[in-house]
Amino acid sequence: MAHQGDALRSWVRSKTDQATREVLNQRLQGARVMAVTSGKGGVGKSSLVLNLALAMAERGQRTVILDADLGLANINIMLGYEPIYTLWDVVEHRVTLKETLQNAPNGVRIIPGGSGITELARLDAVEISHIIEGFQELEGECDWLIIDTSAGISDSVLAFVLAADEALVVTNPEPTALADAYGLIKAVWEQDGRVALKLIMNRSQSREQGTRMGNRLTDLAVKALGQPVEFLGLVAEDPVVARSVIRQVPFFSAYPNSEAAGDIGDIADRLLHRVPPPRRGGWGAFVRRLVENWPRDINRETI
Ligand SMILES: Nc1ncnc2c1ncn2[C@@H]1O[C@H](COP(=O)(O)OP(=O)(O)OP(=O)(O)O)[C@@H](O)[C@H]1O
Repeated sequence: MAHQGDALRSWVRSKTDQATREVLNQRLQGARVMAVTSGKGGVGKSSLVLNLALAMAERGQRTVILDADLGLANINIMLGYEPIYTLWDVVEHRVTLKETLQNAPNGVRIIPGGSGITELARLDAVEISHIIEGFQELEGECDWLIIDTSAGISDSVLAFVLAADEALVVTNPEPTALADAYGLIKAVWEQDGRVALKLIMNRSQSREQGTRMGNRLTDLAVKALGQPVEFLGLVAEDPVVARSVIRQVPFFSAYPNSEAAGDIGDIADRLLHRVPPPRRGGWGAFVRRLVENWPRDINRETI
């Protein structure tokens, strides 16, 4: 019996050490910037961003979400709060970037983008460097910046994807969503074939269907474009997702044993175990690239 106890303790120790090692390894390489986007609206992108951030935080990753969905910023609604400040208040020197942060479960924090994003094209050099300084300051205490972008193939969506270190493309198995996801992958590839893209298949009816559809899309990207896109995993169609939206509590916290929460945990594990793409100069460089790529003539109709 004593023997069994010793074996268990050393097993737990080895697991803990491995987990700690992974956290430390990630941390040593600097904070990552990952855009999450979708060709079609309503496929579950915001829900994925929020719950994936919680899963990453549960794995020791200090995670910040930039809520940059310009059409309908939904993260705050999913959590049941009204943003007090947005990025625009930082531009206007009313608050610092850290003071805009809203708290979510597991220590995840959220930057409400608001009009601070839509007005990017109008900012002068002093305002831009002020934003850059805010992000650089925050970067030192974080491991991940996960960006919830708008859906579609607009120039503003592409600007986020092209500025980030890596991007997740979310789709569901419907033919229209698959076609739009492919269109987005193609549009990114046409601008910069080096962007590290990963695919998530949300709302799959069965694991077989989700895997088949995911593999088909990533195979097409390689065959037709020569663009490698990694199929990172699927999230099952699960009634707890809608239930948690109504309760305004993320399903990863409210229903930790659900199929969808398990799938999100698996995706977080895969993200952490893969060799990360090279960092591209940190969060300051990300903001600079975003501003450089940002469409000059943006208005609410072209978002
Ligand atoms: N895995 C899932 N199982 C069941 N329902 C889901 C799942 N994922 C998302 N949904 C439902 O789909 C709806 C849309 O989700 P969400 O708002 O996250 O989409 P979105 O892609 O961010 O939309 P948009 O980009 O248009 O803002 C929500 O009502 C949510 O309950």
